[in-house]
This record gives sequence, C-alpha cells and structure tokens, in this order.
Amino acid sequence: MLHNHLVVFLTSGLERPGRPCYLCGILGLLLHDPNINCAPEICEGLSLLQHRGQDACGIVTCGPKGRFFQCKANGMVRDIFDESSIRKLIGGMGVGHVRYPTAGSFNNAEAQPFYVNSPYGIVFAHNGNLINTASLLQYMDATAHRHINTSSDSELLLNIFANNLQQTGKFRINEEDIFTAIGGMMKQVKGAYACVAMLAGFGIIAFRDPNGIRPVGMAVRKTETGKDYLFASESVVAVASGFTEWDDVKPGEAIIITRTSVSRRQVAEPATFAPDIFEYVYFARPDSVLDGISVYRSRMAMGDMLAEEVKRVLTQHDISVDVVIPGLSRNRYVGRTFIHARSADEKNVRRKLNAMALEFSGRNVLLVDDSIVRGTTSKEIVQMAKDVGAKKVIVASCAPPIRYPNVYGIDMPSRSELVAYGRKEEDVAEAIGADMVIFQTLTDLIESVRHLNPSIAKFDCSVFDGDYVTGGVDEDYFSDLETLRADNVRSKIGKGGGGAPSVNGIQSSEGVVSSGAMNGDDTVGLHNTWKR
Ligand SMILES: O=P(O)(O)OC[C@H]1O[C@H](OP(=O)(O)OP(=O)(O)O)[C@H](O)[C@@H]1O
Ligand SMILES: NC(=O)CC[C@H](N)C(=O)O
Ligand SMILES: [Mg+2]
Repeated sequence: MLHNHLVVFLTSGLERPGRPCYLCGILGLLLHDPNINCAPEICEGLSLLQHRGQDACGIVTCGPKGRFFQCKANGMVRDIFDESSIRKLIGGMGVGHVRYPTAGSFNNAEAQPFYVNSPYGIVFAHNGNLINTASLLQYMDATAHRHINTSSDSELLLNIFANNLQQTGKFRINEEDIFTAIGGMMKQVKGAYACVAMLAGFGIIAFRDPNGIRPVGMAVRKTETGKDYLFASESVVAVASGFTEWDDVKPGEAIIITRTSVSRRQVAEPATFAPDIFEYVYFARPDSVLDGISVYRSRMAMGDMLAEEVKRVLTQHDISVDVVIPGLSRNRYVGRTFIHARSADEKNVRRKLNAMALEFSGRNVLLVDDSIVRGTTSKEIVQMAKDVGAKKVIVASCAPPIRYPNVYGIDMPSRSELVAYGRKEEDVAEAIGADMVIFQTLTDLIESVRHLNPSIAKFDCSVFDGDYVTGGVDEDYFSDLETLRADNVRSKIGKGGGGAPSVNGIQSSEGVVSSGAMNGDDTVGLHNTWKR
C-alpha cells in the first residue's frame, strides 16, 4: 500500500510539461532546403527546453551569403519571440539557447548564442560550466590576444574554439580542420560543456565534453528533397518535431553537419563517461531519453527504491504512516518568480501548494519530494501539514542529501545554504521542522538509473558525494563561485526582480550586431535596446 502510494506520488509530477530549474538548453537545426526558414521550429524547440533555463533565450540563423540574423535577450521564449521577430530570422540553419547562468551574470549581454566574426564567423551555444576559467582568461589575454567582453564562461569557450580554428590557418576550412580545432580546445578546457556551434555558410556542429556530463543528441527527419538534422539537449525536441533516430553525442565526440554530409569523430582522449545523475532526478523532462535511459522509467524506479527504504526505516523505528501525499494541491498557473530571497521563496511555496486539512488532520503524514536543496520547500510543506493538524510529519526525499555545490552547469546554492551541508539526517529533520527525514541512498539512486543502461559505469554524483569527475576543483574555485552567486543574487534582488522579465523582443537587421529590450538591467554591454 505504502509502496503504491509512493510510486503514485513520485510520478504525479510526470505529466507536467517541464519543471522550473536552473540550467541551460541548446539546439541546432539544419534544414535540407535553405529556402525554408528554420527559426519557427527552433523557437518551438526552445519552448520544449524552457524547463532547462528561464533567464534568457536566443536564436541565431544563417541566411543567404552566410549572413547571420540574431534575436536574444533576458526573458522566456514566449516573451522574447513573436511572429515579427521570428519572421526576420532568415535562413535554413540556426542555433538556439535557453539560459540560466552558472557563471557570469544575469546581464542581457550574456544571453546566448554568442558570436565572433573571426575566423569564418562562428555562432555558439553552451550548456555547462568551465572550472579553469581563470587560467583560460589569462591565456586569452596574454597569448591569444582575444577580447572577452562579458564574464560568461561560454563567451570564453567560444573564443578558445575560435582561437583553435584560427590556428589551422586555412583560407577555406574543412571538417578535418574543425575536428582538429575541437580536439585542441578539449585539451585546454576543464569542466562540463555540451555545445552547438554554427559556421557561417558551412554547417552546424555539436560536441560534448570528454566526461559527457551534460546531454546533447542528434536526430534526422526525411523530407521529400533530402534530410533535415537536429541537435538538442533532450530527445523530447526531436520527438515533438517529427525527427527520428535519436543518437546521443558521445563523450569527447564532435559531429559536423553540412547540407551534403554528416561527419563524426572522437576528438578527445578517452575519459570516464559520467553523465550528471541530477538530470534524471530533477532536470530533464520525463518524456526524454538521455544516454539510452528513459527519464520517466528512472523516476519510476527511484520511487520503487525509495518506497523500500521508507518501509525499512519506518519498521525500524516502529512508526506507522496513515497518509502519503498527494494531499497537497498544486496551482499549475504559478510560475517561477526569479527571486532568491528566502522569505519570497517561502511565500512562493504556499502560492504553489496547498494542504488539504481533510487528508492531514490527526494523522501521521509522509510527504515525498524529489530533492531537498535549501530545505525551503520541505520546511514550508511540513509547516503547512502541521498547520492543518497533522500528528507526525515525515519527509522522504528521492535524492540523497545534497552536501556539495554543483560546478558543472547547475545553479546550486552555495554550501552554507544547502540544508544538508554539515548536518546529519536528524539535524536536517530538525531544520525543516519534520519528525523524521528519510533520504534515498546514493547506491539505490545510482542503481535506479543505471539498470536502464548498464553500459554506463559511472554517473557524476558530485552534489551528493563531493567527487568531481573532472578533478581540478579546488577551494579557491568554490569560494569564487560562492562570491559570484552572492553578487548575482544581490544584484537581482536590488533590481526588484520578481516575475519573469518583461522583454519586448529583439532582432538584428543586417549582420550580427545585437539589439535588445531590457528588463531593468542597467549594464548594456554589447547588447542594445530595440523597440518594436
Ligand atoms: O529545498 P529547496 O531549496 O526548496 O529545493 C527543493 C525543491 O526545489 C524543486 O522544486 P521547485 O519548486 O523548484 O519546482 P517543481 O515545482 O517543479 O518541483 C524540487 O522539486 C524541490 O521541491
Ligand atoms: N546553466 C548553464 O549551462 C549556463 C551556461 C554558462 N555557464 C552560462 O552561465 O551562461
Ligand atoms: Mg519541487
């Protein structure tokens, strides 16, 4: 009975079209017919990836004479793009991005895709986070003499790529040169990066870091005249747009697609393949299949395993549970508010979820959630259950305690904000006001994902165990990350940033000089305001 309830609860979020969280989504599209504009489809695809990042979004297309057309700014896909801006994005190939920053700031100028004119004209979209930015910046400055205009690690990564391409010294580039350049770049950078790039008048390119931490895959669609190609963070985009043969980009692999050819090559030395397990716990859409693993099925398995653990712990403590939620009713029409202030988040939980007195009153309640990060949500729902008369409140978490920061592209609070940081499980229960908290074990979590594709030997579980698969993450880096995060939170709150930014939309006319409407951000950088 308990077992069934748990499974029902954990899957109750599965029909949701996406989850508010903090990451990035990337997309590339090449239509066989260059006379058909790809922007409407990229826009559709980005809206399917919106759950991966809600801070900024953008599309760059490549039209006749290899000319780029750009529209990007802070805001959600529905805010930035409308019929008029989409119509002006000309060309049959393009790149799209949805962003939540993990490096740099919330500045409009850091919205992606990024562009550099030399060599050849490159457009670039990145999901992930680099951990050796300090030395790379030094190299850019002292050796490569390339200017980086923002604090975004993605702009830096693009320039490292561009510098490697430059070194091939060719008048006209070919696939061999591109593979060589990406291989060179992979030797220089450390961290997580799933990327989609576009070379003016040439084609689109996808590559993934040697550990394959963040996802990206490819799919094909046959048309009457030839084949269209798609790159996307998640397979859900392919399925929704009639693409088939989804194929994950391999760790350390690069794929180049032109109108006439598809070339793929392992460009990095072999390394441990370790996709981020948090994609399965929380981030990815349940209807996606990442690295051969159905997110939906992995979540079902997590529910099964957690149910067993809960039964074991409750029996051990001789506690019985009368009701397992769903007993909270969710308001589906409340979006993210982009406010990180504790009090505001608390209020948001109450706007989103409401406890039903009938289910809770006088009973021992088991509340189940996918994860406990800062403890804001669980603390509030425990209090809500108690307010309507629950006797004992036990919280079960589908993820193990999160005790370490994420350095690979997920915006996680700094260590001191993590409720499980430096706390034993009993202390976490006390901090969130629960009578007991039961976490999924890491072994069970790994098993519930891994059994769906046993060929994956390891997952990045660093937020749970502090083991960073790339190595090279030192104390200085954590401190810098925490300072940056605190600055970003301060500047966002300082701007009174609640509610999705209201942005009017942007477009460039000719060339790639961006123009954009602002959401009150006072730093313009290379991003200009465009009024419709
Ligand atoms: O301990 P916390 O800091 O509160 O973080 C944990 C919560 O954050 C996520 O929910 P979120 O409200 O972001 O989105 P959801 O409604 O899609 O679950 C997650 O599902 C947990 O409920
Ligand atoms: N979440 C992400 O993947 C962010 C990408 C990049 N690090 C940025 O901050 O823009
Ligand atoms: Mg939640």
